[in-house]
Amino acid sequence: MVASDLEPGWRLSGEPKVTIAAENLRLRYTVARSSGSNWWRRGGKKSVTGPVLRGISMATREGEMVGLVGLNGSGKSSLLRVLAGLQPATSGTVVASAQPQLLGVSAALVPELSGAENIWLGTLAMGMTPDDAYFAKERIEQLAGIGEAIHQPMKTYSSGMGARLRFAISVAADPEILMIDEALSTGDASFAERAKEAMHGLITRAGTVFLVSHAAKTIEDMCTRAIWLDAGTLIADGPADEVANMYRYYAHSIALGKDEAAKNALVSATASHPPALSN
Ligand SMILES: Nc1ncnc2c1ncn2[C@@H]1O[C@H](COP(=O)(O)OP(=O)(O)OP(=O)(O)O)[C@@H](O)[C@H]1O
Repeated sequence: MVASDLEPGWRLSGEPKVTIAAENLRLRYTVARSSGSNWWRRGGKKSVTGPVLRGISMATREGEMVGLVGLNGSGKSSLLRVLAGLQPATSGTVVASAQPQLLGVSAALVPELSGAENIWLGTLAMGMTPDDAYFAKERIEQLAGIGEAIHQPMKTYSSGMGARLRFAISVAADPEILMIDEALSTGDASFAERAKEAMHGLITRAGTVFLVSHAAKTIEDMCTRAIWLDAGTLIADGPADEVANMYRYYAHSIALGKDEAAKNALVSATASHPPALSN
């Protein structure tokens, strides 16, 4: 199925092209009960956690840079994983115009190998031809900017260095839909600037980028649109600066224990920037 199949009910036709459409996504994780490691032998059952996504509907279009904000545990990473097809939703539908690339070719990277060797592995794992991978190598090394360390085993890297290399590899594949989960928070200022340029390059080549960040400022600086999740519910969807600003006030109120102000902030955010698609 492609996104255009949704047009009749969803009114998603028109330009720019829809890249991802999600309808009423719900997610519950199933986890093993913690009461003893041999629960299955005693006829025990798996336990199911509470709802993590509670009916998310949304659509993105080419050229959008979408920030996802929300408190810890609000469901941001889970939503990205479901949209990328890495985590099956409990119910609901996702259609995408291309396979989303969730930042983190980590599954394909090998800690014992050098950064340079991992670039080769990572680019091939993302489906680049050997020729394309060869020509992308220098660009990736420059964007990662970790100097001579590129020849050292990745297991010797700091978490920031590893994140930079993964980011550079992911961007090199020029995916139509790129999803980045907090990668920029680990970089220094000069890396953040180069990363920003790389992402704007993607956008001008008509991609869609998702960026998860706890920092409202990062969302304001980098994104055109922001989606705010709270306890698995889509609270607000609108221009990045406006939504990020409302989220900042909400998070600040929570931090100060001002529960009534936080509750009011949620209600007014939904009223002023309601989710574009309702279930
Ligand atoms: N693999 C898993 N198994 C069980 N529960 C999970 C799993 N992954 C996430 N959760 C739960 O789902 C909820 C949402 O988690 P998620 O990581 O999506 O939130 P988040 O908004 O990305 O959080 P953070 O900002 O802390 O990264 C949390 O309550 C978390 O404990």
